[in-house]
Amino acid sequence: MVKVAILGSGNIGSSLISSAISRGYEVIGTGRTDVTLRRVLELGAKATSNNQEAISTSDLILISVKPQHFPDLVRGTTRNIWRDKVVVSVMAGVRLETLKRIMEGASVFRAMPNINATVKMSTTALTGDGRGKELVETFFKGLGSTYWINEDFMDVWTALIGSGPAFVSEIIDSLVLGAVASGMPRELAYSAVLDMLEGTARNLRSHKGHPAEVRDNVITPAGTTIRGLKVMEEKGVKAALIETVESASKRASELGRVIDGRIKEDTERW
Ligand SMILES: NC(=O)C1=CN([C@@H]2O[C@H](COP(=O)(O)OP(=O)(O)OC[C@H]3O[C@@H](n4cnc5c(N)ncnc54)[C@H](OP(=O)(O)O)[C@@H]3O)[C@@H](O)[C@H]2O)C=CC1
Ligand SMILES: O=C(O)[C@@H]1CCC=N1
Repeated sequence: MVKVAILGSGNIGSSLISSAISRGYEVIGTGRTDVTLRRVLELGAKATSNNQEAISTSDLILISVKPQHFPDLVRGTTRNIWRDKVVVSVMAGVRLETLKRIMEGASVFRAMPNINATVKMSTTALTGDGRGKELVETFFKGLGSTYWINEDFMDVWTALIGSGPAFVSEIIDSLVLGAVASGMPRELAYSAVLDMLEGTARNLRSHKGHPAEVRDNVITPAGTTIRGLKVMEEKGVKAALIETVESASKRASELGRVIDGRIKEDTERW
C-alpha cells in the first residue's frame, strides 16, 4: 500500500486526497487551520498540521500549498526529511532546480493538473525524471489524462491548462449572459451552452484539422454567425485571449523566480 502525503489540503489538494482515497492509497493531508484539517478528515484521510510527520510517514509526497507559502513550509521541516522520498510539486512556477536545492536525496517531479480533477478529468502535465516515475504517472492518471512535457513548457501549461478552467468558465458565463440579455432563461441557456461546449470539443477532436475549418463550416453567408464573429473581431476577443494566456504564463515564471530567490536566501543560512 503506497502511503501518500498531501502537504496543503485546499482546492487542488482536496481533489488529490479524494482521488487517492478512492483508489485505496493510504493518505495523510496537512493544513494549518482546523477548517482545513476537518475537511481532510471528512474526505477520509488522516489529518495533521505537522508537515514533518506527514513526510516522514509517507512514500509519495505531494506539495499543494501556494507557492508563496512554500518557503514557510520548508522552514518547518528538517533538512534530511526528504531523503529517499518521491516528491511531486503541483505549485505554479516553482522549478525543479529550486525544489532539488532543498530536497537532498529525493526524487523530484512537478505536476500541473487542473481543477477538473474533481470529476477525474484533469489534464495533467508531468515533468522530471528518476526513481518513482511510474508511481507518479499512475497517481496522476487516476485524475484524468497525463502528458510528460519538457519543464520549459510548464509555465505556459500552467496558464493554458492549469488556469484554463477559470478562463473557459468566464467565457461560458459571458455567453450565457448574452442569451439572458436576449430573453432566454438563465438555467436553459447554461445547460444548453455546456452541451454545446462538449459537442464542440468532440467535433473538433474528430475533425483533426484547424478549428478555423469547423468555424467556417458554421458560417452561412449573410447569416447569424458572421454577424457575431464580426463583433468578436471588433472587440478584440482573440487578441484578449492570446494576451490572457501570455500574461498568466509570465506570472508563473515570475512566481518561480521570486520563490527561488527566497529559497536561495534560506538555504544559504543552512
Ligand atoms: N486551484 C487550482 O485549480 C490549481 C492549483 N495549483 C497549485 O496548487 C497549489 C494550491 O492551490 P489551491 O489549492 O488553489 O490553494 P488553496 O489556498 O485552496 O490551498 C492551499 C492549502 O495549503 C494549506 N497550507 C498553507 N500553508 C501550509 C503549510 N505551511 N502547511 C500545510 N498546509 C498549508 C492551506 O490550508 P490552511 O490555510 O489551513 O493552512 C490551504 O488549504 C498552488 O501552488 C497552485 O499553484 C495547480 C493546479 C491547479
Ligand atoms: O491561479 C493559480 O496560480 C493556480 C495555478 C493554476 C491554477 N491555479
